[in-house]
Amino acid sequence: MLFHVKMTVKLPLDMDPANAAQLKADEKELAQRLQREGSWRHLWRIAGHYANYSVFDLPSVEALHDTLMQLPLFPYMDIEVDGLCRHPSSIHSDDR
Ligand SMILES: O=C(O)CC1=CCC(=O)O1
Repeated sequence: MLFHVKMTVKLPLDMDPANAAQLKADEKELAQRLQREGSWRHLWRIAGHYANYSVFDLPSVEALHDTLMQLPLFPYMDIEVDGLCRHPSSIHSDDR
């Protein structure tokens, strides 16, 4: 199943910079592992915002929930999720 996810990062302004840097490094490590493994298909910065649009490929809503909750920045993000299905006018026969 494909999911379009918008993540908006809202770190507290008074967060210790070393703590913030560690969270971002941990987030990057996990995000890159999930991309290499294929479940985090796309990761795009939303220009002008500390936010991203991502596409996840996971077997269930529960798997998506578990994945998002594992993210080190999860406590500091607003997350919006939309499930994706094939558009009848899409020319692609796979899920590209
Ligand atoms: O910077 C972000 O948008 C949050 C984030 C997701 C994966 C990552 O490495 O940072």
